[in-house]
This record gives sequence, structure tokens and C-alpha cells, in this order.
Amino acid sequence: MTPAARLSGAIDLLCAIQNAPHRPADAVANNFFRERRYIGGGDRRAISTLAWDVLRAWRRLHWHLRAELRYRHEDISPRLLCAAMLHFVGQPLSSIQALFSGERYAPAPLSEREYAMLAALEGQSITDEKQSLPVRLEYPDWLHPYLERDFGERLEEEMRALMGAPTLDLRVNLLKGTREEALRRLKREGFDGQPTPLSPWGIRLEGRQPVTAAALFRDGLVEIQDEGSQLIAAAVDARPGERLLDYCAGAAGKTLAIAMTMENKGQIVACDVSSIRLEGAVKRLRRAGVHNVTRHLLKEGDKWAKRREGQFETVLVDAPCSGTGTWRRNPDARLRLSETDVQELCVKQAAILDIAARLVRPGGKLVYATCSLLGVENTQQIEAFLKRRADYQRLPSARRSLFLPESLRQDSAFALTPYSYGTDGFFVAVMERSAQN
Ligand SMILES: C[S@@+](CC[C@H](N)C(=O)[O-])C[C@H]1O[C@@H](n2cnc3c(N)ncnc32)[C@H](O)[C@@H]1O
Repeated sequence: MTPAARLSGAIDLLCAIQNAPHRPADAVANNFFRERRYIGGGDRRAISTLAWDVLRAWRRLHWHLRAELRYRHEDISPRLLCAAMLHFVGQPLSSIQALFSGERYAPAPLSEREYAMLAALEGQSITDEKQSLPVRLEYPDWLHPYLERDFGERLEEEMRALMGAPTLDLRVNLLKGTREEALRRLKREGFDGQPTPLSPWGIRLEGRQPVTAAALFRDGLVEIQDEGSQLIAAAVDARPGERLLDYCAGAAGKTLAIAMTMENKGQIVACDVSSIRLEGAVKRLRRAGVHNVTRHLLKEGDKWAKRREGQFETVLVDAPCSGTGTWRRNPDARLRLSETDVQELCVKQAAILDIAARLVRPGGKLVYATCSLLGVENTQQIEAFLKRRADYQRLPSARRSLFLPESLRQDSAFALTPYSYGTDGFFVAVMERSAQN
């Protein structure tokens, strides 16, 4: 593809994302490329990179176009955003104009107004000190008091780190081989990777490499999983032979890592309310060689949980949450999250915790995790739970997981953020149920 055709592709992709305001951008992008199989890997990456640059700079781009250049909201089109983004990443006006050539596969020529817009941006940079903090750091205005409360003086650093590109981490599947073996095979297959600093099973790849095409991925020796998510599985600390419930298992990201620490022995029940997600787990479990997992689809009025009260040594609640910790990966999610969503999620999380707590056997563990940065979904949720359930307490240090590095074993709960640990944002709290009821 020519650079102009790639630009045209990015504009089309952003149009598709805009036309599906309730769907995550990566799901729209998967669909977009599936329908255009003729687009090769390199072109795909170039198209996504520009589209994602625009999504990551959404509020600042709109600030320039609306506040400074007086564009009406409805007149701000994906092509205008792409043109402005190209300017801000350093392309000279003449070369942007050349890309909008109107020739075959290229976007239509810039209108006079579009050209004037680009000329007016000359000499300006994307971040401007006249922008408010939420605009400059790309988060919704309503979130400011939450972040101020949770991060205090660290707010700017934390939010700036959340604006960057995510790392690409793999988890080595010890059921199929060691980390050293995986590193050797990666090298042989042309990938550059390093052990992750915190997870004992992690490998961090350089840049965005098409690892799903690699033979060691197809063989199930590695799985794509952020280091933070691996550390949640490490905190769960499941042992061979135990009976564990993964109550919000989704497509089994954590289940897979837990099955690995259980060495495929014992029983894992993976539940979820979404059949599509649970279905998505099947292929991954097979590829990883995991065979101690059964799945259960939770339904309204289901007696399933009632019948299994007190039966599990460990219950993991990887709760539905705001996903604020994953905004490096899903920058569009910042545009969709509302305060009402967070309030509703908090109610749901408390309700799920209460159900899950009944499923833990006396002396067993309840692990609560989110990929949220917000105290209301994390520490406050746990504090309220511990007040409701006197038979639960924080896990004492002697029982904390040895899969975790020393620094994360200091407390029974920890929060990870892109700023503090270079991972996605995660929270986990491990509690134990009293041995006697
Ligand atoms: C954070 S995601 C889980 C991610 C998954 N554990 C992983 O590691 O890939 C939260 C999951 O909770 C599920 N969920 C939402 N409401 C639920 C409920 N009331 N009971 C159980 N699961 C629920 C969602 O369908 C979603 O798959």
C-alpha cells in the first residue's frame, strides 16, 4: 500500500469506530481487517498506529479544533483528525497535502478550510498549557475528583504513563516448557524478548511483533498476557490438587495461568454470564494443553451457586470493572466511560463478592481483582466487604504467595499501575475465610 492508501485506511477505520460508539475499538478493528483480508501485516500495523494515535490524542485534538479553531463538534471528521495528527507527529504541511492527493486509493484533496486549519496549527504542539488537566492527560472531566483522591500528587505522572503505548507481554506456559526454552525459541523464530521484571513466567517483547503467527504460540508454549494480569494469577497461588472457582472467568486469561500453577491437577470451574466469552476459552485451553477446567454459564435464577456453597478452597472474582487500568490498550474506552457506569459497576462488584464469599469453604481464600485504577472499585470495595463479612480477614503474611516478588508480598492487597510498575493497572486483594463458621 502507498502511504496515501494507508492514510485512507486509517480514516476508514476511524469512521468505522465512530459509527459503532458502543463497541470497543479493537473489536471494530478486528472486524474491519477481517473484511479486508487483502491488507497485509505491515499495512495493517501502519493503519492501526495512526488510528490509535488519534484515539490516544482525542481530547487534545478536539481542544485544538474546537476551542482554538472554532470547529463545530459535528464538523470534526476522522480525516480532519488524521490530518491534524500527522501535523502533530511532525509531517510538514506540503507532505500532508501530497498524501490527500485524491488519486486512486488516496483520500480526497484537502478543502480550503482543512488546509487553513493545518496552516493555523503550524508551530503549535499537541499538548498546550492552556488545556485543562483532564484534556492534557486525556481523561473525562468527571473523573478528576476520583483521581485526585486516589493519586494526590502523583496524578499527573500516573495519567501520563497511562497515555503511552502498552507493552506486549507473553506468559510462558510451564505445562509446555520453561521460560529459557521459550526465550530460545522466540529468538530462533526472529523475535526479541526479555524476561519481565516481576512475573516469574513473563517475557516482554520489543515493539509490536506478530507473535500469534509464531510456531511457539500455536504450540501453546506462550500466551499473550500483560505482566500485571500474570501477577494476579501469581497472587491466587493455586496449588496442584485443589478445587478452585474462577467466578468471572471470561475467555480464561487468568484461568490458564492458574491451571499452570496447579500443574493441571485438581479442578477449576470457570464461570461467567457471557456464553461468547466462555466459548472463547475453549480454543485457548486446548492450545495450552489444560484439561482440569470445566465451564459453567451462569444464568438468572441459577441454583448452581447455591448448591456449591462452602465447596471451594479458592474463589477468584476477577470482577467486571471500569477497565481504567487498560486505557493504554483501549484508549477509546476513556471516551465511553461515564460516572453512572462506575457507580453501577460498584454495586455489581459488591453483589458478586457477596455471592462468591459464600462459595469459599471455611479456611479457604477469596481473591478479588480488577483492572481498575479507582479506589471505589478497589480498596473501598474490600473495606466495605470486610465490614459486611466478619468471617473474612486479610490474608496473613505467612500465607502469601511465593510466586510474587518480595515487594508485592508486603501486604495482602496491591495495586499495579503503568507508572509504578510498567504494567497495565490492576488491583488484587486476597482474603481468607475463618476456619470455623
Ligand atoms: C474482567 S472480566 C474477566 C476477565 C478474565 N478473568 C480474564 O482473565 O481474561 C470480567 C468478567 O465478568 C463477567 N461478569 C459480569 N457480570 C457477572 C456476574 N454477575 N457474574 C459472573 N460474571 C460476570 C463478564 O462477562 C466478564 O467476562
